[in-house]
Amino acid sequence: MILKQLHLHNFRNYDDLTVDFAPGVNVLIGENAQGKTNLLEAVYALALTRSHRTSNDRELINWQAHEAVLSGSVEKRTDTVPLELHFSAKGKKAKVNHLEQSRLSQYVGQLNVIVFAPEDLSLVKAGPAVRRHFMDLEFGQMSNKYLYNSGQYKTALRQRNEYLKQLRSRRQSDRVFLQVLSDQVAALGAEIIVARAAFLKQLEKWAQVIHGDISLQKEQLRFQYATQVTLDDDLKVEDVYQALLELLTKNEDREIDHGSTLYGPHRDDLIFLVNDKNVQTYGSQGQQRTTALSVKLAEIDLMKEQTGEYPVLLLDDVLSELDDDRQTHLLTAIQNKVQTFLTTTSLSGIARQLINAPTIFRIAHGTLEKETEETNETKTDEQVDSSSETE
Ligand SMILES: Nc1ncnc2c1ncn2[C@@H]1O[C@H](COP(=O)(O)OP(=O)(O)OP(=O)(O)O)[C@@H](O)[C@H]1O
Repeated sequence: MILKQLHLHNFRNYDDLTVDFAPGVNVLIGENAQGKTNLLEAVYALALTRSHRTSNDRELINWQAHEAVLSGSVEKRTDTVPLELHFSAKGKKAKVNHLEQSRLSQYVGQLNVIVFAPEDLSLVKAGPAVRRHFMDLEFGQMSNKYLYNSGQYKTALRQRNEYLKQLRSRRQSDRVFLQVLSDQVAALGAEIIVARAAFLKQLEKWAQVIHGDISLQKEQLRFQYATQVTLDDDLKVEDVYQALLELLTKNEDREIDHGSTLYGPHRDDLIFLVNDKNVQTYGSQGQQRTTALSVKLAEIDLMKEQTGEYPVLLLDDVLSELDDDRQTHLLTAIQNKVQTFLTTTSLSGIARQLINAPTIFRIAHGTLEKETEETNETKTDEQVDSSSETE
C-alpha cells in the first residue's frame, strides 16, 4: 500500500499542509526541531489513531488550536481509500471512505505502518512489557479480531484487578463474582495467547531467513514464546482457556493478597535465541541489534503475507544508529518493495549511495519543500537548452 497524499491541519507545528508522496523512498531532511518526526508521527497516527511517542492526544494538537485533523488517501492493490481523523478535547473521530467508524478497532488496518526508531533497537534488551507492546501493536494491525480482543482483555483485567483489591480490603466478599471475572479474563486471554503463538511462528520463519543473511549464515535465530500455560503444537483456544481458568481459580488467595492478576497474556514474554542461547543474556550488542533488525524486517514480510499488502515503513532517524553493513541490509531489503519515510538531518554515506532515486523533502519550521530528481533533471535540461541557444 502507498500513502499517496497526506493533509495535516493544526497537527503539532504544522498549520495546514498537503503533501503528495512518492511510492519509493521519501526522505525528510531538516535541522533539529523543525518537524521531521512530527510528520512521521502524523503518518503513524493516521494509521493507528494514536502517536508512537505519546499517549496523550492533546499533545498532537497545535498549541494555538482546539482540534487537529489528519487526512490522507491510501492506494491499495484494488482501490484507493480516503482516511480522516479528528483529535479534540472531546476525543477522536475516525472516518473511512468519509463514513465515521463507531469503533476505532474498525478503522485500524486501513493503513498499515511499521515504525523503526532508535529505541526499537533495544527490543531484545528492554523489559518484557516492550515486547508485549510490540506484539500487540503489530498483530493488532494484521487482525481486527486480535486488536478487539486485546482491548477487551485490558478492560476485563482492569475490572478483575480492581475487584481483587476490593476483596483484599474487604470492601467486597463475593467470590462468585470473582469467578465471573476470571472466566472473562481466561476466555479473552486464551484468544490472545493462541493468536500470538500463531503470529510468532510466522514471524520467526521470516526473521530466521533475514538473520541468516545478515550473519552470513553463521547464526540461527529462534523465537521462544514464554507464556504461563503449556503450549502444544496443536493449540486450541478451548484448552488454553481451561488451563488459564484453572491457574486463576487455584491462585485466587494469592492474587487477592497481591491485589492483582498474576496469570494471563499480560505476563507473557518473547525470548530470542541465537544459536540456542538467549541473546538477551548472552548476545553481544551487535547480535542484539541484528536480532532487532531481523524482527523489524520480518514484520514487513509477515504483514504482506497476512494482509496481502506491504505496509508503509517509517524510519525515524534510525540509519545513524546502524553500521554500514546493517544499513545496507535494511536499505536493500526495502527498496522497490515498500514505501518508506525516512527522517534525517543529512543524507550521507552508504544511504546516499544506496537509495535509488529518493524523493527529498526539506523541512523547516513546519513547512515542506520538495526536491526531486525530476525537477533537478528538468533544471539541468533547461540550463543545457539555454546554453545551446546562447552558442
Ligand atoms: N502541539 C504542538 N504545537 C506546536 N508545536 C509543537 C507541538 N508539539 C511539538 N511542537 C514543536 O515541534 C518541534 C519538534 O518537531 P520534531 O519533533 O518533528 O523535530 P525533528 O525535526 O524531528 O527534530 P530532531 O531531529 O531533533 O528529532 C519543536 O519545535 C516543538 O516545539
